[in-house]
Amino acid sequence: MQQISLPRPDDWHLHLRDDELLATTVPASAKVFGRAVIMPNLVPPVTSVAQAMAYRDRILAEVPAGVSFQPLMALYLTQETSVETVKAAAAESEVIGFKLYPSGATTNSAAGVTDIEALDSVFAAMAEHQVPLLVHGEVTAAEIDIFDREKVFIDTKLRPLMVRHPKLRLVLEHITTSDAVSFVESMGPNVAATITPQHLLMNRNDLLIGGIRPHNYCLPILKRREHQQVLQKAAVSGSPKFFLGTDSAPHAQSKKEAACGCAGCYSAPAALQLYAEFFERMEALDKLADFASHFGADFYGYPRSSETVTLRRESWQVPGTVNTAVGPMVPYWANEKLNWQVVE
Ligand SMILES: NC(=O)N[C@@H](CC(=O)O)C(=O)O
Ligand SMILES: [Zn+2]
Ligand SMILES: [Zn+2]
Repeated sequence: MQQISLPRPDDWHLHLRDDELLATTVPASAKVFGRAVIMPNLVPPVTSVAQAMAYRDRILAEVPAGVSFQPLMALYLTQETSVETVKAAAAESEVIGFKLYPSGATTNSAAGVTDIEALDSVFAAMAEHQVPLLVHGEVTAAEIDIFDREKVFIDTKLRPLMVRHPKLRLVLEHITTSDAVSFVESMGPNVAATITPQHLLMNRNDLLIGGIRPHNYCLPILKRREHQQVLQKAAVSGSPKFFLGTDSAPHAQSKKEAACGCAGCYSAPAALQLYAEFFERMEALDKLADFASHFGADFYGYPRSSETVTLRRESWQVPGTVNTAVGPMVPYWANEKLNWQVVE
């Protein structure tokens, strides 16, 4: 196969950041993706519909002329989020749902949730109004090993949450373990998951063997190969519960290559090409459109795109750095080759 066309894909988990960086991040994603769920972990976080709509305007101002790109805004769930805010979110079509960050779990999560059970009336309202809850699924207790944090969160927080609120529409974001795959498969059609390119293409050896590799460091952290293989099978399985969410998460080179480096892989400059690389390695290129263009839209209740994106077999090298207003950034897969390129 030399060329593949698919409906214009969507990115169901994306960090664009804010201000001057939008001039870099928005065109990079809008070039390929038609819609994207915009993560609200700014400082301060995007907690209200009004803040989300103002942020959306700043994003739209950077969409290149002639390109249609729909940012779907996620609101940051805090301990103070009210039922009223859930109703306001339900009434605003440009707001897609709420993002639950356990406080301290990841980048800019300090304002996140410290007591999930105390928000039960808010989750009940989400279930009632069918507003999706998007979850960073890791516990944060110091005594829990970083490689176990997703599994422990599923067992101690998510399963009980779904028992209390069985109608909740839930997306477990950037899954990394066989435990997450089993959890999602065990639930009804109201529960789904996104999978990043790095968790499909890499495991923890790629983080640590031959030297520490800060540009492969993200949260939840890459897991062992056995987990990677289960994610890989899920992504090509044809199950509509697993779909594309890059979790492209830009940080300046100086913040990644540091004694205490930030978590996040900036994959947007090569996102669709990375997924194509993975699907080709799995001999499953025929499943790419389902994963990238169909299943996410179906889950969230959006029409599948009528536009087309074409990939051509063509060896190219991901740039070593991308210059931005806040300094150089090293994209995920920097200086490495990919076999598929997007036809302009
Ligand atoms: N994935 C990451 O490692 N980082 C994300 C936050 C997140 O998605 O957890 C970021 O905002 O940098
Ligand atoms: Zn996260
Ligand atoms: Zn993320």
